[in-house]
Amino acid sequence: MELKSEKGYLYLEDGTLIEGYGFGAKGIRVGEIVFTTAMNGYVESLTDPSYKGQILIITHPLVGNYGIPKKEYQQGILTNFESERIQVEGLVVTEHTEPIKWNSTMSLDEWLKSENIPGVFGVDTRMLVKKIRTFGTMMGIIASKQEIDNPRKYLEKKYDEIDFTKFTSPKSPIFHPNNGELIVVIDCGIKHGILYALYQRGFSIVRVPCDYTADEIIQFDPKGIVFSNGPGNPNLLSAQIKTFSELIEYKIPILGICLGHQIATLALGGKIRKMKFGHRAINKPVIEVSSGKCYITTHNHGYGIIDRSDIPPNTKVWFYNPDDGTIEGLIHEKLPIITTQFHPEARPGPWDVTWVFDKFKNMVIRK
Ligand SMILES: NC(=O)CC[C@H](N)C(=O)O
Repeated sequence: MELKSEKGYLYLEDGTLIEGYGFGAKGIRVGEIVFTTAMNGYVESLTDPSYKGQILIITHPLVGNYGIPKKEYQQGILTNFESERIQVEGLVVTEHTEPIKWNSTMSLDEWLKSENIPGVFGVDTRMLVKKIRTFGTMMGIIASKQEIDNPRKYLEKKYDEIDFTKFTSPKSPIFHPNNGELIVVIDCGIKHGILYALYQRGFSIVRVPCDYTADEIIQFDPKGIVFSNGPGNPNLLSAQIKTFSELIEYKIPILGICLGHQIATLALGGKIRKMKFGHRAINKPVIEVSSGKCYITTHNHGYGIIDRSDIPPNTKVWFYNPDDGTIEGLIHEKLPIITTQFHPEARPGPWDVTWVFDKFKNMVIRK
């Protein structure tokens, strides 16, 4: 552990000020405070673009023990990170440590420093989680190695009002050629784990900026379309919702994952609401309605279909979460559309549900 010389602070919207120690970069950042209960996979979690705009608390008490590996790629797709950079605004842990692992290139502390992301450690993460679970997700400020002067001035803009896809979506199309059918990914901030799962199934992939219109997408003559995961409030994404509605007309198989599931839900006439504190974990159960089977899955979402009356017409529930009833996947009754609120690619997490990509591939090939 680092010498506890410099203080670090976490300030919550409800007025709570928590003092710990700073690590990573020195600085002040604002974000929605969320927690993950994943015990490993911090490299993947920190680089998941869906965390843009959020300060992440990792509840596992010791983080950093296997360090940070070198980035590895296949056909331009990262096989061991979820994007090129750390996406969280800040990191909160109980304790971080120096790594002991053969393929580590640097420590968590060094990585945060090199990417200019502040971290705070030495805080009671259990207390924080209890607070968030009781009062709901809230905004906060992280300040590493410095004090927060007049915190209120940082907290004017709420997470739910910002379209973060502007920061995570590519500016122009990106190609990942392969031997199989061509699919277009509407990239709101895709995890490379999803790209890799698609690539492994032979698909040639074109990632397009998430404000591409249906006409621009159809120009590629795709045999399948994927609406990706991504950060922020799906209710702000009227352009993407319109694009989804227009693409339906072409009857091309569509897979929506996480934010993509939410865009599909809204386009099909359902409702997406903010959850009290969301699901962020790698061991969340989901029940597949048709088989009654329970799968253990990876989640990172703060919005969802939380009421049965919000389910869009002409769709049936594919998966739901038995803990709180959240709808975790939909199948359209008439159109080739499937969606999951959870992450079938895992990364980090169990591979129980990677067959969702095989199902999508079968839909594309049969078409
Ligand atoms: N992982 C995601 O795609 C997250 C979707 C959305 N931003 C949410 O928090 O619910």
